[in-house]
Amino acid sequence: MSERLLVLVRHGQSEWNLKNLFTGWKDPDLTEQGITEAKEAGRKLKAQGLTFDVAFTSDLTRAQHTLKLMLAEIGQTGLPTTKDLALNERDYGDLSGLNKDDARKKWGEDQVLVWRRSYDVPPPGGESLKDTLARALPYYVQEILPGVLRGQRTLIAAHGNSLRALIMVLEKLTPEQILKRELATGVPVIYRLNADSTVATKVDLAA
Ligand SMILES: O=C(O)[C@@H](CO)OP(=O)(O)O
Repeated sequence: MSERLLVLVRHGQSEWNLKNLFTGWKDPDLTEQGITEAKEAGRKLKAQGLTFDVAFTSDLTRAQHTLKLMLAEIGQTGLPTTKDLALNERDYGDLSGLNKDDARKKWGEDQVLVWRRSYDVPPPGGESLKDTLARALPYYVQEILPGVLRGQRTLIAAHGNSLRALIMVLEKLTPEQILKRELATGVPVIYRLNADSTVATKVDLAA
């Protein structure tokens, strides 16, 4: 019986994470710290004895760079990898490029939290988590999950909100529960799935 392994990793710290800017579909690269975090994520996966058959990432540099650094640590630089927009970060619309503290001053703490973490309230001109889920979930179901269920050990390097969308489905979280769910940069979350695609076990490699 194959193990139906699925590992999710949010990219390491990006230049815009460091500057505290809404990023979304903008395309900054990793910082030095982000590079370190991505390598550390790879070392953690290696320490767990994990190797992969296939990887998926977004169309954005910070996730692709994170994947590359992790695979180098694991010794799997040639791993078949698929890049797709469906795994991109939520589009932050008009907030993209704005400073998050400036936005809190302008619109208030509560409004900014709703834009950042609520399920169905989109930021102006951008995507809500629900919108993000609406394009990430079909991709997961059609392109990723069938392989996992066939026993292809699968690694995904993506983004805080595209992964929160998948986690909402995997862990059956309510809109209230997803509001509080944060994903740290460069921390692998290891799932093993049942044959019916529900989660059998979850291990979070934080700290
Ligand atoms: O700016 C972004 O694109 C995301 C991830 O860094 O930020 P937030 O934490 O607000 O979802």
